[in-house]
Amino acid sequence: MENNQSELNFEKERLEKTIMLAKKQLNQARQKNEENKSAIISAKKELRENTSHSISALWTSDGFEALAELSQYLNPVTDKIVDYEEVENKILLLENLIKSPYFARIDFKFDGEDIFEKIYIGRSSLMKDNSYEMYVYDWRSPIASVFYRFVMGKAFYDAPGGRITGEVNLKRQYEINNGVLEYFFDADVQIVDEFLRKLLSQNTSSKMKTIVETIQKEQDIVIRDMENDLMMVQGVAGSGKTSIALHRAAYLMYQGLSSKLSSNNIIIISPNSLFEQYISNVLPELGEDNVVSVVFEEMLTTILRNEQIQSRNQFLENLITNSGYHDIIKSCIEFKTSHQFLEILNLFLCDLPHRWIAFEDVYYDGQCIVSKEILKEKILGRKEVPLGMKLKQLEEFILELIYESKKIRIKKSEEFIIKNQIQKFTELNVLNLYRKLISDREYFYRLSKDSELPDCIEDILIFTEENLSTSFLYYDDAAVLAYLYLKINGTNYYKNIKQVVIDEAQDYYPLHYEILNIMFANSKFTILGDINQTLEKKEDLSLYGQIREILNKKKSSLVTMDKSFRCTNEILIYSSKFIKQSIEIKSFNRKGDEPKVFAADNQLSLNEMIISEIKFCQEKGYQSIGLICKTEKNALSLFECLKDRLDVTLIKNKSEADLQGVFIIPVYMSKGLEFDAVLICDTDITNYYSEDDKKLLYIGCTRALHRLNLFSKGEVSPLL
Ligand SMILES: Nc1ncnc2c1ncn2[C@@H]1O[C@H](COP(=O)(O)OP(=O)(O)OP(=O)(O)O)[C@@H](O)[C@H]1O
Repeated sequence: MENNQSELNFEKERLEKTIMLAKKQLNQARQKNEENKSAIISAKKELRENTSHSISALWTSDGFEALAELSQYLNPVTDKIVDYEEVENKILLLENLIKSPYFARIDFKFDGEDIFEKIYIGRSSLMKDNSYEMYVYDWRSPIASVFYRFVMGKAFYDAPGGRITGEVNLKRQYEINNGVLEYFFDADVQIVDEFLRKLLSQNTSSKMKTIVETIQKEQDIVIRDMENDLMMVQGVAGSGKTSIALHRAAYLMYQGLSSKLSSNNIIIISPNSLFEQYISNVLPELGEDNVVSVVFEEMLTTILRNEQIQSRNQFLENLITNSGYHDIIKSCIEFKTSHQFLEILNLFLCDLPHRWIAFEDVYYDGQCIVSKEILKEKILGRKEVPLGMKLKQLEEFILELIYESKKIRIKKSEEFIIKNQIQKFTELNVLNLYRKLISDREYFYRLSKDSELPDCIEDILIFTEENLSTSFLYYDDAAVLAYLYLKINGTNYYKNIKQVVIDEAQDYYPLHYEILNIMFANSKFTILGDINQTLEKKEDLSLYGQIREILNKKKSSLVTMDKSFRCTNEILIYSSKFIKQSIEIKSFNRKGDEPKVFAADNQLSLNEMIISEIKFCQEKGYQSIGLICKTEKNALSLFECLKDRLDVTLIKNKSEADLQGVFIIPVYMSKGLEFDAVLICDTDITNYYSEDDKKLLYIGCTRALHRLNLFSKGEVSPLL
């Protein structure tokens, strides 16, 4: 792009000045940390020399004094280490800043002033220490939002002190690599679109990329939202939901001094561990620590410590491959995670002290210390305290009563015997209680007399009873059990979490949201999903209404996004035929080849077709090529066919991989991921025929950035 020579000179000079300042600050920071290092070494030495006595005295009767003495020496060391780490972080930011200090500039005139100020925007800020002159503004700073939200003319941004209004008369974007200004251009809408199109035409990388340079207005609105306790996004495949989730996390760690969060205040609930690896680079690239990321089942495992739990991937594989049990598995998950069943569970929980806890009179030394009626009464009071906690307190209460009546301290061995006697009714086995609810039919139907039950309820109960008799907890039962457990015992996990980010929201059921609501009762939520990307259930926009009702937050908002950034136009149009046409998906009009369906007569010729397509993609320079199959079983058999002919990796449950190369992956594991080229490898009629299969095809096809083709052996699926 041609630039006016004087402008070019100005920008070069400005870049030079910025880099000089950053280098100066870098040198100062390095020097400071050299000093910090020596201070830490000498403080440690002092600690060793002056506290050896205190350490050995810690276990003696002077322990407390020793501890006080020790902490007197320990605190300065820890302070210095914190200081050192802060400066290290600054060094890292400055090193990156020197390579590419900023990517945009806006010229902004504040209302009531005469001159336009040049605001340079980068990944982190740079300020001249003595004059407070901002050389670079962090992309998360309030004024930077003008770059993302406005074109030329009147504009505003919201600062901590209120709304600031003004005018923009220049928007400029830069490409700066290794401190060299490659080019810049003044952006109008058309040019920006062209720039983004070029960017999106590039190959995907093994890890998800940051998008700070091209965040779109509607994405920016979600990223910076601080108004809502519950922010929901319904976005089509490739609309940037995961990108938004991560950039929002970075924003929350920057925003406002008082409300600023640290990385351990935010948790991301992600669909699987492969996805977790895929997104793991974004926050560090944005200069922030990674936040805690968990897969939902990991949370269930934390709650139900001793149980072996079926993972969602195992559940899906079982559902898809086990045709004999397909319908009952589906009915079970639908019913047991529904609002109707939740009501039954809640009635059951209320009924526990009345019917399922066998209170007994407690005797000591031949004398009745407390009657079962009194014990029950104590448990029925204080409704706000979880039952499990009240039962624990009951143990203490009984022991106290014994001390009071006997006026003597009882021996440990006697206490043990009494506790054993009490614990027969104070320790609840939640799994057994759940088994009883399901197996006592008369009781179950009595509890559910006001609920709408599915026609196949008897089959559901029989199937559940069988499953609960094994030592393995199925996916649906694990959620039920976790809910009961949390309601009975309360929770202490994840206490420091203030923001919960849930990606792939459509994969969770109402009961899952109930669990999340208990686990993160005081947190805010950002929830992103796509109702078209469900695997085993039907969803519509009412999903978000249900979430809103369950989480019951003061302020909530639902934003929809219909523009896909991932796929070419042709891939998007092809993929759209698998979903309801009422949803219009917009693309960036990026051009590519039309997807084609290749049909082979037998396995050998199918293998040849797939291999030749892979070779073609490799020759075109595509670095990540995804071979998507319906199931892990199909993926494994394709892997067996190809493994001696190509360098290919099979992705299974819990696999770890950098997504560069050729991969065979079951479709349900490809969620959230993307590949330069996708081959859907088993699109024959035996694999894809139902409404659910359409959604699998939609998910598989929309993983492709540049090229998509479909392959089948024998009769081609009628869905294509
Ligand atoms: N504003 C943007 N600028 C540049 N690239 C973007 C932008 N938004 C999204 N992308 C790119 O589009 C692709 C899809 O983004 P992302 O994975 O966040 O979408 P998603 O909505 O989570 O997709 P899916 O639901 O299909 O998993 C990624 O390659 C991402 O880098």
